[in-house]
Amino acid sequence: MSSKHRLIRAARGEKVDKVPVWVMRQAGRYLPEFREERTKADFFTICQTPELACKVTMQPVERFPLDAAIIFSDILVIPQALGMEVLMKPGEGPVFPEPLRSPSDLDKLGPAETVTETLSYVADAIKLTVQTLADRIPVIGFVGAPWTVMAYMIEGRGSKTQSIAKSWLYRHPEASHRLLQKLTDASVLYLVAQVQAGAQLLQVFESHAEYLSPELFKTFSLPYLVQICDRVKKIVKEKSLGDIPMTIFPKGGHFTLSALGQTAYDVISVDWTVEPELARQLVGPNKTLQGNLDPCALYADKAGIEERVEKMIAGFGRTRYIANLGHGMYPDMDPESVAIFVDAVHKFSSQ
Ligand SMILES: Cc1c2[nH]c(c1CCC(=O)O)Cc1[nH]c(c(CCC(=O)O)c1C)Cc1[nH]c(c(CCC(=O)O)c1C)Cc1[nH]c(c(C)c1CCC(=O)O)C2
Repeated sequence: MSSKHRLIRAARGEKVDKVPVWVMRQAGRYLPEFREERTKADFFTICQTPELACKVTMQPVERFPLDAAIIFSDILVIPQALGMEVLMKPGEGPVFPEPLRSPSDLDKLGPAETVTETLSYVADAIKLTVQTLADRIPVIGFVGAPWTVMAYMIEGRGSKTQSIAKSWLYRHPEASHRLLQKLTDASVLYLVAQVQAGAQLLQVFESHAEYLSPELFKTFSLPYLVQICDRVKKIVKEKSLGDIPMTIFPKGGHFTLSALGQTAYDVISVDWTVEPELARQLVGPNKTLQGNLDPCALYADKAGIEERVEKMIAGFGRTRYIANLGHGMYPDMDPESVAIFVDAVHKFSSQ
């Protein structure tokens, strides 16, 4: 079952004519047309309205020759579906008015089994986007990894240390595992629903990997990342939906790479702190790597961006590679720099 799409081919280790490229946070506030939508609707209203979610998902895809669309949503829709309130505060980001304060608060969470129904608006947005794209490029579905989402549910907002969330791992390991398992169960169902709606690749964002020690990673993150990948792939196969490629992004987690190389994830996404050659050595020959230009390199001029893209491709190679940034775009970036980045990837990787 071969795909015509560069992204899917690269994820499977197949030959590509050019290295595929997409950009984390390619839909967002750096685009004037996104900011315009945000004057009319609140962030989560956009997520929950399939027509609006489709419209902003399409915005970067209409501007740039990107090799994938990523459905416009957020990793925090899972806590919302489990009954927690999440607000998007301008200038601050996501805020939980009532974060989890003690293990007894876990009893207030709803069941994992109903998230697919609660989040059916995401499936509807994917269906609409797939229809709009008419197979021009694939749609990426995603979920936050259990530890990353757990940390938000406990901290209640972004944190420089994640110390409150980490205190649970040391003081309440049993409750932490219970919460991580619930998030895992919800994530599996939610990702399968995204595939059923038409998502052709799934990415798991472990954006808070960098706060863990190797020991905490092995205990509180890796087992759940493995479960998500193995269970989703198994269910998708059982439903005769084929083999779904999956990506794991352990932000800041260079110490996770060799273990992730032993999992069933097809693609491992790396941030800009990792040398391409070292990433390859750590994950082995049978994984596709994704990344990893420093997002701030987009502040450079055209020649500066092109020079770094050329070097990046030389480091990763042209096969088993998906070009991206090492993390998301920032709101003050110039859309023109994305055009330069995408064109440079295609130009320097044409064979
Ligand atoms: C940690 C995380 C979140 N959300 C997400 C992650 C994992 C990826 C990562 O590590 O960045 C995932 C996410 N969030 C968003 C997407 C959309 C798809 C895309 O990449 O284009 C994706 C894949 C849109 C968004 N998610 C958010 C915005 C901006 C909110 C706005 O419009 O007001 C967008 C476009 C809000 C958000 N949501 C989150 C934060 C920390 C913020 C605030 C950050 C900021 O202020 O830029 C939680």
